[in-house]
Amino acid sequence: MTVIVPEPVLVENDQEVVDGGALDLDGGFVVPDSNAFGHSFRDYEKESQRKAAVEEFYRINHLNQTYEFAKKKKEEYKKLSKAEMSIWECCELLNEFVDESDPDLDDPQIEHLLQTAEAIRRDYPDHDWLHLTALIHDLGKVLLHPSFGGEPQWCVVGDTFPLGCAFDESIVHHQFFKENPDYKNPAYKTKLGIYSEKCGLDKVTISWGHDEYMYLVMKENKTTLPAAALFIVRFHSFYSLHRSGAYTYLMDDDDKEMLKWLQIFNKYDLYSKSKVRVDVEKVKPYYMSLINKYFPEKLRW
Ligand SMILES: O[C@H]1[C@H](O)[C@@H](O)[C@H](O)[C@@H](O)[C@H]1O
Ligand SMILES: [Fe+2]
Ligand SMILES: [Fe+2]
Repeated sequence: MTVIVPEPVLVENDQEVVDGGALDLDGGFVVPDSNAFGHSFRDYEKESQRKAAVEEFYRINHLNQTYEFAKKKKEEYKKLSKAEMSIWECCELLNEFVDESDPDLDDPQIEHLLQTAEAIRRDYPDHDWLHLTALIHDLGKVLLHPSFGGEPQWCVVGDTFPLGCAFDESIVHHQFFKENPDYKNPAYKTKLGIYSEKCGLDKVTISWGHDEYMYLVMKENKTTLPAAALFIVRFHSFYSLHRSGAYTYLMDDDDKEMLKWLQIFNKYDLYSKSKVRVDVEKVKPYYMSLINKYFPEKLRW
């Protein structure tokens, strides 16, 4: 059954740009109570047509995401030697992929990018950087594409979590970590593991996937987007931190400031998922102007 989720209601607000200071944690977005399938959002236990596949996704993901693995992948992809293309070309490539880890959506990813961007744009009209951040936040899923070796879903999508320290119980399908080789490693199984209190998230190795990859692409291609945009992209799947409040002892003061923006963003990323389609051709000129403002024409991927 397809349930049409009503468009987010726009409530007047006068936000200031990122350097301007004032930060309204409630942009006026009215959170819908059900997803595209008529269920509550991120309910991993609810019987649904996606439940079994999502569970299997997390079994394999939690088994294979180790500290060594994530380090190796980062080294490999940091070279950005796979492709050369513009941001928009990458958006179009995502047209063919459905995210197997997502219990709330089974539409091609380009729909999700535009829905997120348009929803946040309605509530934060003056924050153009936030609109573009929303448009690009999941572009790292292009790792699924054959030109990137067609990486399997388990190392591209899904929630992310720190490696090199204990797996927090708030992580989705935590039970599957028991099969992960790091689970019993004495160096990694304590609360802090290899890290120190307030070391800063930049020092923490996070499970490998589309977040960290897109962060690298943005940074290495010298985007002029603000630091908050890079933080949002890099940690948007780190739900145990931004939704459950786990691992906060790893954050430094800068991370704490940035987290506020991530929490604003998350509302739009999660709750804009619906069967309401955005007219791509209509909105494309606006997003092209933002891409030209904040990115070079061609990027290395
Ligand atoms: O884009 C992904 C996807 O939607 C996943 O299902 C979710 O687990 C991740 O956190 C998110 O970043
Ligand atoms: Fe994502
Ligand atoms: Fe997303």
